[in-house]
Amino acid sequence: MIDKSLFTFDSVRSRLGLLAALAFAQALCVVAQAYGLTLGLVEVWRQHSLSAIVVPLAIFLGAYLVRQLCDVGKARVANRYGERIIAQLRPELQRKVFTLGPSALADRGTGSTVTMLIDGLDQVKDYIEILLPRMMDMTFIPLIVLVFVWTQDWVSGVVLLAMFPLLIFFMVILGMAARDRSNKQYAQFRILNSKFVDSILGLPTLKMLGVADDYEDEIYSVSERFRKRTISVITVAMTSTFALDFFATLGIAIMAVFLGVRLVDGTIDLMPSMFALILAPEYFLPIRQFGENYHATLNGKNALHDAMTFLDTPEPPQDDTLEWDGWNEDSELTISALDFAYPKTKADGDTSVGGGVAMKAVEQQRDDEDGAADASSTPTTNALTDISLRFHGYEKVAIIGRSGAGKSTLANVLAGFDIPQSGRIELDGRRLEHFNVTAWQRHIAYIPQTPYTFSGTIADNIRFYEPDASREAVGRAAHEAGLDSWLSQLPEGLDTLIGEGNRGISGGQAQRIALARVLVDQSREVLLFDEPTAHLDIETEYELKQTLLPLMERHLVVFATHRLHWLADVDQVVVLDQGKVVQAGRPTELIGAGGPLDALINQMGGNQIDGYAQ
Ligand SMILES: Nc1ncnc2c1ncn2[C@@H]1O[C@H](COP(=O)(O)OP(=O)(O)OP(=O)(O)O)[C@@H](O)[C@H]1O
Repeated sequence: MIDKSLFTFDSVRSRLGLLAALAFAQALCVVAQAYGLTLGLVEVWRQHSLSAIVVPLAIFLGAYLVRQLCDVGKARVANRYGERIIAQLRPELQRKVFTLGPSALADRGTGSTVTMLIDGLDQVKDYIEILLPRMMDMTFIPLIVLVFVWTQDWVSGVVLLAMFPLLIFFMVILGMAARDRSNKQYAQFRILNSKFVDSILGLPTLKMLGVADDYEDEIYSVSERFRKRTISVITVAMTSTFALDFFATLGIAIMAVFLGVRLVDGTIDLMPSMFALILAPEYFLPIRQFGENYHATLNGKNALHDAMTFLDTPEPPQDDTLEWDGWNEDSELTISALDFAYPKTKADGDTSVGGGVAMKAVEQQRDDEDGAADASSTPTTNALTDISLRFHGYEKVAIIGRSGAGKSTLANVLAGFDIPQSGRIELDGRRLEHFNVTAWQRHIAYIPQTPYTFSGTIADNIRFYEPDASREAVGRAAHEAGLDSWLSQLPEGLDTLIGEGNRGISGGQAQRIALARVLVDQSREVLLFDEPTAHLDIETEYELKQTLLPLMERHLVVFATHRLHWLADVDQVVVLDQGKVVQAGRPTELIGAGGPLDALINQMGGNQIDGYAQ
């Protein structure tokens, strides 16, 4: 019922100890309160003077007050502990997000990650805040109440004791049903979030294709499924509440009948029978409250499991030990027999947006619970096979190939986002296992296919990776990236606010900002471009090319592209096909040699390399 991972957090035992002490004190107050009330009622029943109920009333009120204080104390302890765990969990999850990098997160989905980091953590806090005190109440209060009832009347004690397993049985049965439904509800919640966030991110495309309404309908149907799953959880929760209330009431009624009959027979006094009867509901109360709150906090339990599973995701190896001064004109990088395969996921084949990820989380949870083997990290078919390349000095290398040939994958491997399964890498005579090497990454500048701008000023966007960059450095980078003429039209220049996700700016301006971002740090001599002009019209691409060409001097440039006109400007071309290098060499030697490059040029119409001078 309680997620075991809760016990891995700092000082959980001391907090549970404190809650246990408060629950114990509260149990004594419950007994004292019932005693005061019973004593007062018996005095009134016996028509004693009003002064006779002063002491019972004082006991009742004192016990009631301390009981409430215990409640407040437990709520504060649990609340602070919940906040402390979230304060510990949030940075760990954020660090994990950044350590895992874009490839791992693409598999999980943006919406799902956002759900985990925001709503999920709030639900975890509710779970901790509510469930821990309830758990302690259930452990101590019924036990102490039972001891006192037993001392007054053992028959009532037996009735209460006999009802306990019945209540627990129903609580467990219905709890398990609720857990299964809640797992499905949580998976649906993540699907809904993924779908919603992905649709908002892709809204321009959806509008352009005229399918925004269809997506709206789809989101509606996903949210309907979520609503139905929520109703199904609530149904079980209400059934559970009904069952627990029913058996608790039945237990009290049976006890009352036994007490009443013996009271009439005169075999029991008023004081012990009334004391036992007043205590009876207190015996059942913590179990009923636990049952009710358990359903309300199941989402928090799922969210905690999700967060802990995410934290357990194996991190890519990182090498911080390499000492390397950077790339120069004599530097050399050789790669031999490198293989890379994307991990196979169980959700392969599930085409729903975010659905794969969400269902994977639930399947993973089921596997964990069943103890089944996890096959989620089994490598699948190679995206790169037997790649051997050599880069030397300030040469410019174009990686070309048809869509799906493996260009982006190779760029990601070179950037260190993806770790190859095998291969030999040598950088200036030093052996590397992969490219997730701090010294290498400090010297590379990477521009992806679709650079992202964040909400803020243009200057802030440029200094995003170098927050301490001076105003001069930002201005110089903007100038080198060709932003001058655009900035001069803006009244606030570099201080102009732009929206996130390239809102309010053109594709070419976004690319130039991305370029300026990497130019702020002049120590990066390796430029890694993954089709930076892929989404630009030909005029904008031409303009950007004029900016890029001078910048490419005195750098090693690895340029993944399917725009063949770049062949006129590079020293080496690597042709990829289905993840394999099918041709590599100087463009002047390969064009016209009748090999794969010529086949590619013919397929693409040949006219893309008008600028190429043989
Ligand atoms: N995250 C991923 N998980 C699984 N397979 C992937 C993933 N990303 C790419 N692939 C697969 O790896 C192969 C190479 O893809 P890649 O994106 O590297 O090709 P590309 O040459 O860059 O294509 P494009 O020109 O369309 O960008 C393709 O078969 C693709 O389906």
